[in-house]
Amino acid sequence: MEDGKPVWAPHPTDGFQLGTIVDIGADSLTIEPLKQKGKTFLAPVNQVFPAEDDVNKHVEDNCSLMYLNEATLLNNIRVRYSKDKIYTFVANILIAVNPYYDIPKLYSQETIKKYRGRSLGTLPPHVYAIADKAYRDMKVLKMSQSIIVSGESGAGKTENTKFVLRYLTTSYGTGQDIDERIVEANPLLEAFGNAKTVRNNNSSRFGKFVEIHFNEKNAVVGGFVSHYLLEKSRICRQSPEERNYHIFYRLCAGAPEDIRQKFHLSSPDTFRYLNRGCTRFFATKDTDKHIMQNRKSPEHTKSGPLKDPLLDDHGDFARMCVAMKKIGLDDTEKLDLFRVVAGVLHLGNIDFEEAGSTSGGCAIKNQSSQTLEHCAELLGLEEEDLRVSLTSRVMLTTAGGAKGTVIKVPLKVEQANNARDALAKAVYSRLFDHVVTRVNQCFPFDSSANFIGVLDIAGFGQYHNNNNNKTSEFQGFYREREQELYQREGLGVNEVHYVDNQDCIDLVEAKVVGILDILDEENRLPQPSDQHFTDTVHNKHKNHFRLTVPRKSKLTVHRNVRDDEGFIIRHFAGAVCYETTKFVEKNNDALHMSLECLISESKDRFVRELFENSNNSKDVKQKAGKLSFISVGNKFKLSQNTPRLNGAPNWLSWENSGLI
Ligand SMILES: Nc1ncnc2c1ncn2[C@@H]1O[C@H](COP(=O)(O)OP(=O)(O)OP(=O)(O)O)[C@@H](O)[C@H]1O
Repeated sequence: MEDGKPVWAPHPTDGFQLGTIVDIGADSLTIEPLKQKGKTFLAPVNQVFPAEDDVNKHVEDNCSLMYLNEATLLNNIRVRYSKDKIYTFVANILIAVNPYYDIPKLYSQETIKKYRGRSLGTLPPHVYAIADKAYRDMKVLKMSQSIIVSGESGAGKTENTKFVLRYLTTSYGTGQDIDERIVEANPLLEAFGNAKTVRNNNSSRFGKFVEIHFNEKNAVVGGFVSHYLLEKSRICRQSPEERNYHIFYRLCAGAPEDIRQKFHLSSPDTFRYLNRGCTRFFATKDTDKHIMQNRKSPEHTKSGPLKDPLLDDHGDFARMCVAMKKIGLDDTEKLDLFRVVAGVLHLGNIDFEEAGSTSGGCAIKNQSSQTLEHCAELLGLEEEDLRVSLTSRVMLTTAGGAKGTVIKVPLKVEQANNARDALAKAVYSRLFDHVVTRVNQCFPFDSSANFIGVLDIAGFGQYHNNNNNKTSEFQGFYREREQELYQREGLGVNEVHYVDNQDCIDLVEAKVVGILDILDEENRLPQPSDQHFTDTVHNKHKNHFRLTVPRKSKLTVHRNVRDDEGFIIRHFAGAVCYETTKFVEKNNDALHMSLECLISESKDRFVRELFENSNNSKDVKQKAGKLSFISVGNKFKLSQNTPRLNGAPNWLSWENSGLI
């Protein structure tokens, strides 16, 4: 840093501010802000960075900055963003900032044509440039390619994934409607897998890996979508400003009157699975008039519709029906889907009360008998069977006494509530699997030479806290590639040593002693509890470097957490205190055997088929009596392996404009 030259120094709200160094101390610098002459402040040496000569000038690739540091990188992106240049390269990585409005011509057909076949860096940074690079690499290297899209919720991952798909299918399609179908499938996936959250009105609540397949001549032949980790807790409960999956509201707002009556639909406030969240529909002033008054919740009537330029529940219902038709779903299948969605809504309205008998069990409230009838009818179940299966569970004694005797254990109100919610989650997630399967059948292909995969890592931001494994996998992979590149280019960059956090991953994932397995074991106990689980974790890992008790935290707020209420894990990036309240409950997606048998043997073919080929239904009878336990933790472990990342990944990182 040269004398008198401007530097970037920390700013409490803006991140960095320009100033000059007026004095140099042992480990801090005295800075005079350019905008507040005379008002000096101290800044740690390692947080002050040299600034470019002209801070208003911007470059298309951050690597072209004279000084590349955190502050100049952010400033470059900010300056570009203010000029509607939302994309910036960092070598072959693309950073994007969400503009939250349509930038004219940014994604037009002319722009698509412009990027076709052009090398990275010859045209301004764009998502199309990354898509084309992946295509050209696939062609030249004869190897499948992957584009990794990461960023926090609302950053623009889904939108840009769609731009990549559209670019590839438009530029390298065969002109058949397969290209269109791949894009058409999105509204259907979004209806069942997207929801309004506080951060994003159209948040994807599942991760996806979309493959566009190409033939020997490198033309698009088909597509394939893999999904993983649908957020299931949302099916039963949402926070006050959030909503359940769009399909529930679209059905309530837009279904024709005959369907509404057939499926006994009403306004969102009348359903437990909707009324603890926001019950308003998305609509404009005009489209709101198309929604009948008896379909609107009091909240909607009072506060008016939710506004979003891209969402409109009434109109989206109609658009979704068109999309279903286009991708080959007939009316019967469409109604099947709607019927099961309605069945889930009615299931949620079943209430339980203590039975008042000595058994300690519960019964379905009288007021719920109509709901029970509707639910049974919609899901193809016998009303009485549903009643019994929701309020008791069948077990097989395995120890002492007559081994092998089947006994019926009455459920307490709380347990019956959990059983009902587990059934709802199982039915809806199977329905979602079915939607994805059907979507995949719409763009079939006999054979493919290679594919370009786009991995949309939903909620990647959060993985820093709770998914070391995925983060470390990506970081390790990426770091290796970068170092290879530096070596190839002959750059004298020192090798960056990478801290291996395998011990941390093992602490969470190891068989038997890992935290997830301990939690599963807790769920299998007759009386599982969060406290007992937490104690077990501490006991099993007493001297583990990565694990400690909350009272040893540096933060007062964590020190107040009791030892049996949480644990601290020292992650690579820092220590995180995990409070374990409700861990046991949240880990439990278990469908007890009676319910699983009941739903797998539904009279309704569609419902029955949803549960066919399930790992659990196959051996449900062999597992007689044992609680058929499906843990969230285990699913999480399994689904991390789902995407197949091939070839060199092309990396896109989306930033929410709020961050910059
Ligand atoms: N390039 C863009 N141009 C215009 N608007 C955009 C763009 N990218 C995103 N948006 C707007 O931001 C909203 C949120 O983007 P998007 O749904 O793609 O975020 P996301 O990162 O996929 O979030 P989540 O992880 O919650 O699904 C979009 O609905 C759209 O309104």
